[in-house]
Amino acid sequence: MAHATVVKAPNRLPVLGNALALAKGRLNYLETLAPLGDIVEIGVGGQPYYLINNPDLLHQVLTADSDKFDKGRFFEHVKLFLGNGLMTCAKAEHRRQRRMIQPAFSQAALRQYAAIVAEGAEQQVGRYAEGQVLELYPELQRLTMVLMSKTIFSGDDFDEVSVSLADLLPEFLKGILRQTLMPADFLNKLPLPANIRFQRARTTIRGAVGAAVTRHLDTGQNSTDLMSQLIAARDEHGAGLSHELLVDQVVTFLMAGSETSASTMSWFLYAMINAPELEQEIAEELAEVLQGRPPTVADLPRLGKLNRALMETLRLYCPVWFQTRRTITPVTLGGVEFPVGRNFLYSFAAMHRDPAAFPDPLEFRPDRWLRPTHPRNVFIPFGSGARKCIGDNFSMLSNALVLASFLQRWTFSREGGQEVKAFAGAVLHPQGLRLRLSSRQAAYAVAGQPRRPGPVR
Ligand code: HEM
Repeated sequence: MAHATVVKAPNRLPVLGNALALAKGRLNYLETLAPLGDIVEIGVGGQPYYLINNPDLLHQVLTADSDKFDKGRFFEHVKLFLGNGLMTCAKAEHRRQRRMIQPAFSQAALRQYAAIVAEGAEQQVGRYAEGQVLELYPELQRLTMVLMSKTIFSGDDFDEVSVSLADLLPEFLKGILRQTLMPADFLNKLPLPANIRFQRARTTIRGAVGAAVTRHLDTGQNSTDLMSQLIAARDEHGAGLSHELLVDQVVTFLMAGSETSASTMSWFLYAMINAPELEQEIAEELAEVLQGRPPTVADLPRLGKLNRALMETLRLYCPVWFQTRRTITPVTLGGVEFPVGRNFLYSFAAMHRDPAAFPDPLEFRPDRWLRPTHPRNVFIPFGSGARKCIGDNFSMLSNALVLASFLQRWTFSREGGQEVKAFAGAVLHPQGLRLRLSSRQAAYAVAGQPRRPGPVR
């Protein structure tokens, strides 16, 4: 693009800048800034952050000029938990790790993981009872953590441990956000209750994963699981991943894979409540394709309605609602020069709701994916460039399989009159969404009940 405009966000306060508005409004605040210009300068604690709203400029940051950026301050804090794994390692180390780990996500490997997920999903979803009420997001956090654990350590009893780890994860993610937003780093080291809880969660999670990695190394490998692929990974000199790096990767996959998937599936089911006719159509598609048997990866290409609804969920309720980058060499973006050390912010979620790209952006309309008309670079729920999500295809397969199992067996209604809110924490997820399950057979008999709640922003 030729020339970008840099506009200052309005209502900047002395010292605080726009930090309060950002902390309070989060995604909604970023959405209000999106129409102001290609790049909007936000003041955060005396420092400028540049919000990139133009998809082509963002594409330049993530692909052509990706060598000129690191991931920024937020990821320095994430690193305290994830260590030096694929998501948080420095640029210089990233290429080596990505090359080593990419084969673990080959098509052949994904088919094997999908079989593990499909079986696990059937078990988990089959455990629910008629009339059971689910607090949906925490429930799916546990479920996705168990499935991610089975994919990594099949044959181990780690999935039992993973349920307790799932309960620690929210404390942990809150801790990371809190530590990042602290005005001074020494505050994070004080023996405050919140810091102690955070450290405890960190130690427990890493300890449990470390023990499971050691067991896997000691007892030999099950070649179909992700851990075996990670153990077999070699760089160009024939070196493998150290024990510590194996732990870093596993903790990364557990966190990156479970939170995002729990968010996606919660929103998907929320959207079904909003559109009972659509839920019915997807259930009919499942009945026709599966003929009552459990879903497998081979069925997915024939589940067009389910897949389109999944794409629409990733558009309207994009889990990764913000990301950061920081310049490590001077960069020119749209004719504007930025020196070393400048912080950038961008929101896929805000871009996915741009009315110029997606007409009636707040409407959940899966059929827009029959013939997509949006410009390129606008729909990127998994990011792009060298640091694009390595789990993108796996997550599409596994989420479709879990949702197919869920919808094949259960229909659901809202429980309680609580308002459902979109909470922009580490990922964008629904709060206050409680569902009562009924078996799908029984549901046919009571079809037509009003189940439509108000829209969520
Ligand atoms: C709906 C599900 C998911 C979404 C929306 C999602 C989104 C993303 C995004 C946007 C990034 C890019 C971050 C950046 O540019 O800084 C990313 C990176 C990453 N994701 Fe995912 N993700 C999902 C599922 C998964 C799963 C299931 C796994 C693991 C199996 C995973 C593992 C990773 C890893 C390791 C990275 C870092 C890649 C690198 O830097 O090379 N993600 N993800």
